Amino acid sequence: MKPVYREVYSFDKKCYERYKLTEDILMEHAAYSIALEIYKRFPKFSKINIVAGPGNNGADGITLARILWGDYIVNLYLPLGAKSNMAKLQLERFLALGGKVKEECESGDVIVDAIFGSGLKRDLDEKIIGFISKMNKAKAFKIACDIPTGIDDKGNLRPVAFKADLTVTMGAEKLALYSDFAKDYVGEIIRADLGVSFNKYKGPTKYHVWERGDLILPIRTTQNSHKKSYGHLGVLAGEKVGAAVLASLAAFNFGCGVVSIVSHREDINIPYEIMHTHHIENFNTLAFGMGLNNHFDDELEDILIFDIPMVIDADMFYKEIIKDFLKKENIVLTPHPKEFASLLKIVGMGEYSIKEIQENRFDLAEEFSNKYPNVVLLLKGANKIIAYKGNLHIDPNGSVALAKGGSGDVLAGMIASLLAQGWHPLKSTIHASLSHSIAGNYNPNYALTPMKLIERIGNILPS
Ligand SMILES: NC(=O)C1=CN([C@@H]2O[C@H](COP(=O)(O)OP(=O)(O)OC[C@H]3O[C@@H](n4cnc5c(N)ncnc54)[C@H](OP(=O)(O)O)[C@@H]3O)[C@@H](O)[C@H]2O)[C@@H](O)CC1
Ligand SMILES: [K+]
Repeated sequence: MKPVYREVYSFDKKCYERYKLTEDILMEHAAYSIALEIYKRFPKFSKINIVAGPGNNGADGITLARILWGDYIVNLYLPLGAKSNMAKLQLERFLALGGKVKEECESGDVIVDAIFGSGLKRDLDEKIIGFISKMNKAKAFKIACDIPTGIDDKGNLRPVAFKADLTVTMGAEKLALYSDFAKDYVGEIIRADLGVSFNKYKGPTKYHVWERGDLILPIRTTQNSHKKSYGHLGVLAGEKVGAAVLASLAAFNFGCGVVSIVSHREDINIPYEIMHTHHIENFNTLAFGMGLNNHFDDELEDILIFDIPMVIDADMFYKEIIKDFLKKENIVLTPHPKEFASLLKIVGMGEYSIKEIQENRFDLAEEFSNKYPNVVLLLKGANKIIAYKGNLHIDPNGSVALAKGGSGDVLAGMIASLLAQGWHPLKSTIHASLSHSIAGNYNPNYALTPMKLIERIGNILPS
């Protein structure tokens, strides 16, 4: 798990005021970190194109040009000139070395985007959009300095962005790098330390990114146990029975001892390993909402009274009674953005379009979690956000292969499985999410089906 931050300005300030470093020292380290990546990956005299903006992101780029000058063929572009004091100073140094500023873009092996970083304030104008489009089309290895130009501090595009293969981010990783929009633009993310260790630089945070190496699987450690030692999950089946079947199979494959489908219907086909009942009883965990429609509407009041962990999904986010479930403990919600919009409306937190939800995912998940701190919220997306007690846990490990009907049912089943095995709701949600993401990295990425995904749950290797 690694910490990420909304902004790092306060940490830079700490470097100046408490550690007595200067802007010059921080910038030297920032630029040198990018230089190191180029030295590691490209032979001397490769052609390096650096596009630098007017502020200190540009100053990082100009500093990089000076460091590489002599070892590489360096082309520096300043489409908006050098305006900040540091940019002017760095340009003076570069020119003193014999460096020249180029006017016309040339092809190269590497292209470095140092146009805008944390200071991007408004939409890009036509000239910069044209520049970025050209840079994106270039057949070169693309490196973004701090953050790809065009991605703002919320992680939204303004309205285009540099498409990096590698982002070298300064001081600490920013939350914006993990937005759904940023996912296609950041490439590999590397943090640069700026003259002090990360431990001395960083501070506390509410935002955490979970990596593959953090994964904990429900490995069984006691031989002397039986099926009920691993819980009995009930999954409510409504109109679309397939959703409940997928959740049940996922839960069973992820270690739950017994899984039952509760349905009012007789005429449904249920896999051999899943039990079938008409009554909600003897379960230590419940999962419901997927494919439910109105099938259990008359029983939701009774379900409210059960004091067991519950995963609530899909159709439940359109029912007023959801408000009462939010007062309970051990509740995990798994909405996609449209369902989240409905949930927010029902609880009186505002009316949002899906676009607005996507543009404010972090803010809205955090606000919801502050209002309902005891509920675990998993907001689905390209990068899943898990909110609990006002903290955000981000799982960026998933891939587009998971963009298929049924993937969400599998995820709900996996979370319910860990709950049934006695795990804490937050731990269940984080590790089910990671497992789901890892199992969902499938090649070719168009061909993953929910049944293949369920099969792959059993092939995740413990780290
Ligand atoms: N702080 C530190 O210690 C360290 C900082 N470091 C580096 O500094 C970066 C932050 O630098 P920064 O604050 O100067 O912001 P930056 O991203 O260069 O942009 C500001 C310039 O862009 C302009 N501008 C903005 N939006 C625009 C638009 N849409 N269209 C056109 N123009 C626009 C804006 O103009 P203005 O709004 O003032 O008119 C201003 O001129 C940070 O990302 C990191 O790389 C590292 O070296 C480590 C140490
Ligand atoms: K940049």
